[in-house]
Amino acid sequence: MSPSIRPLVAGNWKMNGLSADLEELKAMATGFEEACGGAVDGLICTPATLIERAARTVEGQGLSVGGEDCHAKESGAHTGDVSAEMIADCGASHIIVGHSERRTDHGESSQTVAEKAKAVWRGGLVAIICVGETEAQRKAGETLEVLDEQIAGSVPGNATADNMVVAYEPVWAIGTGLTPTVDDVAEAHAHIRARLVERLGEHGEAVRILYGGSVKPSNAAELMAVDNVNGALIGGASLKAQDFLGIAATYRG
Ligand SMILES: O=C[C@H](O)COP(=O)(O)O
Repeated sequence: MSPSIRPLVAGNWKMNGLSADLEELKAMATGFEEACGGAVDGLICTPATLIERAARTVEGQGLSVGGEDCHAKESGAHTGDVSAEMIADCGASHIIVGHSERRTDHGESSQTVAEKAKAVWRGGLVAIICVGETEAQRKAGETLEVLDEQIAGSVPGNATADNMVVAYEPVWAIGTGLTPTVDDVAEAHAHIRARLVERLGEHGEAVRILYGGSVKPSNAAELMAVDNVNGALIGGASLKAQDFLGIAATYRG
């Protein structure tokens, strides 16, 4: 664990969640501080349809709310899209950009991701920029090269430790129950840290690097203890308060 960087435990609900699920969010918000002993920041990113109500649900509690994606433009003729400003207007603090599901489902390039990160900052929010290799790339021994390309292309040069979080999510570990070994996580996170320091100097040393991919209460302690792992980006296990709080509890002293 990196003692000088306050960890972030973040959930990504993806295309899940109706208003009834706000009860689950309420349980997460009321239980978060006690679960982690106040040791970490907590965030739940919801579909755009829920952000405003989610923000009201968690108000005054230990959790923040974020969006899962945004358009790069502030407004205009972009049917079906939402801007960072709109998400900020709903009460969000963060927006995920460059999730592998966006890169795959919507053909988003690293250049698009960088434009979206800048849009997040224009809206006054923190960008969570996702990177990670596919199974084929890992098998071909290309993981570190892929991370280099994605960081160079997706992380704008004016990123800081305050306006950006990086999430390392091996694509093959997302929603599969598979996770890399702790040595592989350590190697990837150390590599990302080195690239961020090269690119951003002291900000690179302080940027939070989250691990994402099949994190659950039973494996969180091991994964969160790896050097340069400054928290988690959690998909499936962020939908249930018991699981999400179980992961946050990893950080309880
Ligand atoms: O953004 C979250 C990740 O894609 C991880 O999803 P997962 O925890 O369901 O594997």
